[in-house]
Amino acid sequence: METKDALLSLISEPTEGSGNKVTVVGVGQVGMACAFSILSQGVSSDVVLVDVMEDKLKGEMMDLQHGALFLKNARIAASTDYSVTAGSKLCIITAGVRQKEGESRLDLVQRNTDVLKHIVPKLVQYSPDTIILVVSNPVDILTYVAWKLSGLPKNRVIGSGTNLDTSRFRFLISQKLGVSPSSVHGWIIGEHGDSSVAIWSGVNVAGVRLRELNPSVGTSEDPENWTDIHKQVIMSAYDVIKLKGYTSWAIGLSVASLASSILRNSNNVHAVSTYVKGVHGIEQDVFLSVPAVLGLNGISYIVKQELNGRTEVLEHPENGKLPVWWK
Ligand SMILES: NC(=O)C1=CN([C@@H]2O[C@H](COP(=O)(O)OP(=O)(O)OC[C@H]3O[C@@H](n4cnc5c(N)ncnc54)[C@H](O)[C@@H]3O)[C@@H](O)[C@H]2O)C=CC1
Ligand SMILES: CC(=O)C(=O)O
Repeated sequence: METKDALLSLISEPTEGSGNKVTVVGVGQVGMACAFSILSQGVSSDVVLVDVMEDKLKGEMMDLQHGALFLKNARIAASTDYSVTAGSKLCIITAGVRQKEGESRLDLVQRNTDVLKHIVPKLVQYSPDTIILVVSNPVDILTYVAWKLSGLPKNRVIGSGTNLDTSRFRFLISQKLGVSPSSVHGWIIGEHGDSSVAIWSGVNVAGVRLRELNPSVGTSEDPENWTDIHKQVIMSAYDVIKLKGYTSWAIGLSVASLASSILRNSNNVHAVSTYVKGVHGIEQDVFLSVPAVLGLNGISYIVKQELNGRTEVLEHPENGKLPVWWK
């Protein structure tokens, strides 16, 4: 008799699966920061990793598994074969190339579109009911690409979008005011990164809007130059990439917050990239970030924000002038 049979007497066959399986495709800096944040926060106890680099993939899986004792009943698997992803509730795509110093996100579009063509059909084949969360850049365009490749309804293909930009915005304002980021409310919408849109009129602490105290907040007439904070948000990725070569922790935490809202069906509102034809007068088939309600069905509602369309041009230190809307 084998030791296992001597130890355990079978009452019923154990069920496979946890009901909250998450696949992360791409085990680079971003994929691993996402997987680690999701596991360490207990957002999912069932994480599968996929990549094309077999050794790196196995190494990352083993390294995480060796910490399983300190996680919450975590099951961590990995394979280059997509059958391992079967039955995922959420598939997070972080695979592809990242910007080198001096490159913009848009410079990656062709290479990462080709990468998605390999990934998306296989994810949908094994998890036809999944929600796809795209993180690879340029995230808004690639979310559109993933939507087209997947054939899934628009509520189930989401881009991480300006959830990260919003987090950077709230952090930087919190530093200026000396209150915590969670007590500073404000939104960045539109395209992730260079041409994001800061909604200055809504920035508030405890419901007190900064615009009521300083009507020029977020404009070039503002003697306190609050708009510099939005410039810092836009420059954040370039600054971090110059210093450490890539960004990882903030996007990992930001993705974990999205995964948590989806898997816990919490109906939290996040700025995520979604199909916005018909929103704010947009007539094209595009994905951009707007505040959206997230749960087990993906996006259930988008919040109707009032924008008055006034625009102001921000100087981008690396990419020249960019039109940036403000309200
Ligand atoms: N949306 C956002 O806010 C952010 C997006 N990013 C983007 O995330 C992406 C990943 O960045 P990093 O992790 O730093 O890059 P990385 O180079 O560290 O990792 C990329 C991984 O993708 C894998 N990969 C490439 N082709 C693949 C394929 N066909 N199937 C499976 N895996 C494949 C590579 O083997 C590698 O392990 C980049 O496009 C980057 O720009 C990064 C930070 C924030
Ligand atoms: C790289 C990137 O998109 C970011 O950190 O914002």
